[in-house]
Amino acid sequence: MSAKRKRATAEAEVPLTPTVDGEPPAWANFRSELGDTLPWFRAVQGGIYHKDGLAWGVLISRDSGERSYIDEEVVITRIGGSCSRNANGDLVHVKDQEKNDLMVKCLLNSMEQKVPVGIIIGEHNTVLGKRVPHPYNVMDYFRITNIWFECSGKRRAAKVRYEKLDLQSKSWWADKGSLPPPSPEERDFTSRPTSAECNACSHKSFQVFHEGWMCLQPSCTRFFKIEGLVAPANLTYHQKFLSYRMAPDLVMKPHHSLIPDLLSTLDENDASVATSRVAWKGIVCPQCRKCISRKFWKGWKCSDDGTSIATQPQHLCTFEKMTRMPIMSLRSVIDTLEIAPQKRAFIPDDRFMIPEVDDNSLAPYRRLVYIIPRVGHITHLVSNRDINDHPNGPNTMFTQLQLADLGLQRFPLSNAVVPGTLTAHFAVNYGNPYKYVAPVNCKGFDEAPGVVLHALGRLQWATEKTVHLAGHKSYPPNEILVLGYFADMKIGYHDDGETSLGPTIATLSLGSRSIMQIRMKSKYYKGQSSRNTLLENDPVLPGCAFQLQRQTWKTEFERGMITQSKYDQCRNEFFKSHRTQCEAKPCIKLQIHHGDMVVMHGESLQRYYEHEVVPENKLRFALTARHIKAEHVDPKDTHKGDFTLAGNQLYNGI
Ligand SMILES: O=C(O)CCC(=O)C(=O)O
Ligand SMILES: [Fe+2]
Repeated sequence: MSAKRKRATAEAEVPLTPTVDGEPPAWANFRSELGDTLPWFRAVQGGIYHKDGLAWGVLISRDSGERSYIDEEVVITRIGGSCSRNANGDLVHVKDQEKNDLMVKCLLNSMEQKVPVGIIIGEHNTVLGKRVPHPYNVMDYFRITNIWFECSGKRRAAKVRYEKLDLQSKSWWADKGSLPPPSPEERDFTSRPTSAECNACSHKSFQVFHEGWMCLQPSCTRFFKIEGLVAPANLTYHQKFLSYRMAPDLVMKPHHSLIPDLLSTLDENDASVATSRVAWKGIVCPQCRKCISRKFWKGWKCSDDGTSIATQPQHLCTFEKMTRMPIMSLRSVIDTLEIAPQKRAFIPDDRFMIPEVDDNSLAPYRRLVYIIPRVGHITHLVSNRDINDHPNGPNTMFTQLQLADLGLQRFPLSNAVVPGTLTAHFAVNYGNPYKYVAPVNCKGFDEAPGVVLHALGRLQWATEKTVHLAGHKSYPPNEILVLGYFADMKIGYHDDGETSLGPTIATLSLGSRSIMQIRMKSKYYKGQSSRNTLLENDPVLPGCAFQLQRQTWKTEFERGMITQSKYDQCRNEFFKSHRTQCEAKPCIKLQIHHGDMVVMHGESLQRYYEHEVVPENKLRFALTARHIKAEHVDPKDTHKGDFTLAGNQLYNGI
């Protein structure tokens, strides 16, 4: 342990000794990578990861609060929650923290139940006073030794003292070249901070600060006072409070591995794990200790061909682990294969729209049509065993897609709340480039394996037939997006409403069954955006909130009976007193089986509605074909959309 200890001081006074002694046992560039990899820190936001009423992991970042403290073995921070940002962007307490506040309770539970917590330190922390090597750095496991309340401004705020569990090895964040820690034999495990009983409330408190003893019972009149006087602003921790150590305790065992060695448990010949949930967790790079999310269909790559966010420094580690990916049988992803009825009955559910059922027009497909008046329609083409068994049909395609080297990857979400969050599905685009919920890598059709062109043939057929049956002109697809889903992956609510797209979107589903739900977008449902901005041109869709009232004003406005400002005033006043918190409930629900196709048609459908798809089992592919308008294709990419389907790639509906 270094002989020289720093007192906790105000942020500006912390001397910046530049280097730490070692390297963290794991690190990450993004929070999402920590959450993907470390079972004890799955929190995507906030400073504490809690689950089942216990705290498991803590992140020390920019906001660890006043009088935070770190030395080689002790960490003192505030407990997040009850805070909001002031004008300077600092987190300040806006209400008194209580013992019953969720975070405080979870930490108290972990302390009482002897659950150690893992601590991570971020590069923007203001307390260590040394540069840490990476944006996020795993420190070690710590036990919680004290939780108490202090005054923070005018508020009562909870603080926590953590003590490193392993007192035998030197901490990597110690000063470079500092002495190793004393051996257990050299340590005094009996010393404790001084404590005393309060004359006013009889509550016993330990002495935290050098400046004097205080009652730490928040309800007491002498709370946080030194000899009856308000405590000074520049408090420093008492040496005894910092230096005491708990004796090693055999019961105090971390519940998770600090750094799980997931790879050692994954047998790549085992088809039952190849696409299971655990297969798309992150791993810790055995070479450089970086937490690596699974971005690639076949495995993990430590530095990843520039698909990471551009602001990150280039990472040069060469480690990669690509797996064999055994071929999954349909049997293993469709529980009812062969034993399901040959022909699926349509089971109406009155919570959702009932479609028109047509067994003739596109036989042997059953055609279920959901019409949203003035908006568009969704056609569900229900496949059957004969169609699926057909040569080059869905059964064969399911295997071929697994054999083909498609180049499927997960990409960072464009509008992620937490930067670096990857999509919960793999994607690759063929043909004209298309950006959906994330920028994807776009390959030309000349690079597409045969199975992708077979799918394109089917989707071309489905697009043409369904759109013509509706009496509209169809635009042939010139792009196909392949999505691949492992167990528990999905695509959350989104629309396919890019201005560059034609009005029709057709998807072929292969493998696991999935549920597709369609709902009205929030702003059209509520009549205003999340920032309470009124819709300029409210379509007043059937089933929207306050439909009758909104329609009345809209009609009056359109007929010139009220002015624009009166129309806006009516709506503003009404929405202020009638807040709708919840989102629109899904109005259409489809059970999509292996071999089914779904065609969404209508530009307004994508403008006003959004869809999500949640597969139910451990492997599914969705191939979605769209028409990208020529004027939206960069001239250097036009060749990518060129294709000619071979005779056997054209589809005739059987
Ligand atoms: O997985 C699916 O069926 C839907 C895919 C989808 O919505 C899309 O590609 O935009
Ligand atoms: Fe979509």
